[in-house]
Amino acid sequence: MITCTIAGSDSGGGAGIQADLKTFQELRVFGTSVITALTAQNTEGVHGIFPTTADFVQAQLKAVLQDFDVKAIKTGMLFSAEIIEAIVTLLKNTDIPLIVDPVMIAKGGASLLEQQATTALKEKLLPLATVCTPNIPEAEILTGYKIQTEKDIASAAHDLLSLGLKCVVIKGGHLNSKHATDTVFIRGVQPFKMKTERVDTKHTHGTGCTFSAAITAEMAKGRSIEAAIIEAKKYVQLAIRHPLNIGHGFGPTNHFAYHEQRGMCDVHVF
Ligand SMILES: Nc1ncnc2c1ncn2[C@@H]1O[C@H](COP(=O)(O)OP(=O)(O)O)[C@@H](O)[C@H]1O
Ligand SMILES: Cc1ncc(COP(=O)(O)O)c(N)n1
Repeated sequence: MITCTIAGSDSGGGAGIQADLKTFQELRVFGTSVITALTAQNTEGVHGIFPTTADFVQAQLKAVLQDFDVKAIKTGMLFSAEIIEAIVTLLKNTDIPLIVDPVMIAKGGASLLEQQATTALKEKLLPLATVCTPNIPEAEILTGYKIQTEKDIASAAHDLLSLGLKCVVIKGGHLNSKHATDTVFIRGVQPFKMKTERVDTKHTHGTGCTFSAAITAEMAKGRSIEAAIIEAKKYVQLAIRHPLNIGHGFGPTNHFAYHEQRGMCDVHVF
């Protein structure tokens, strides 16, 4: 099975293209990649960003799509409106499932999407997507209002689904609660929650990239959206629970853990 990630490179290896390809590999799918920007990054922060031109992003995606039978595509850091428009031009002619992780700001605070690109993300890319996986701050920017209650989460998901998506997962990693609970809204299906213990760790660099890459891998294998999302939650939970403890700052998750620690995962779906 072949997948493709359209994202930024993280020289520190914990997020972006590197997290996506590691996740694809661990979940036994072949990963191709389209690089939107280089970041000079480590566990202590983003030290520089060097974007790819929109034309060259398009050239990479064209090369991948012309040759490979890609079964699912994900996007991460897209950086600019021009890059979003370049990929939209190609993606609107395909019916490959598209998973959009609307990456905006790195956990360390660096901006990974120019402010004026939010409109292109929302109005041009999201209508082509099958699944979108915002965290709470991203969902707030996409909807334009504060999300504090269950009701806010439901209305944000409803507003995002109305753009034409099949599924929205509002991730709860940023909420201040004892559990890490994500809420899944799939068109035509009763919304459900996925709950795990919240791991008390600072090593959460790249959690969102890893989660959406795992959804992409599972969907490429032909699993239902629902099954793909639940498996992805297990993958990311294990990766967070068994940190590698590398780097001097906010370290990466452990992409090996899914195979090494398999028996020890509890995701409560309700
Ligand atoms: N400390 C944690 N313990 C357990 N799960 C977590 C923790 N932090 C995030 N997660 C989970 O990791 C996934 C990615 O979420 P999140 O960290 O919110 O993404 P992002 O990287 O986009 O901010 C979600 O399933 C979330 O519930
Ligand atoms: C290239 C790239 N893509 C995405 C993220 C987001 O990851 P996080 O939110 O964990 O910092 C990142 N830091 N770098």
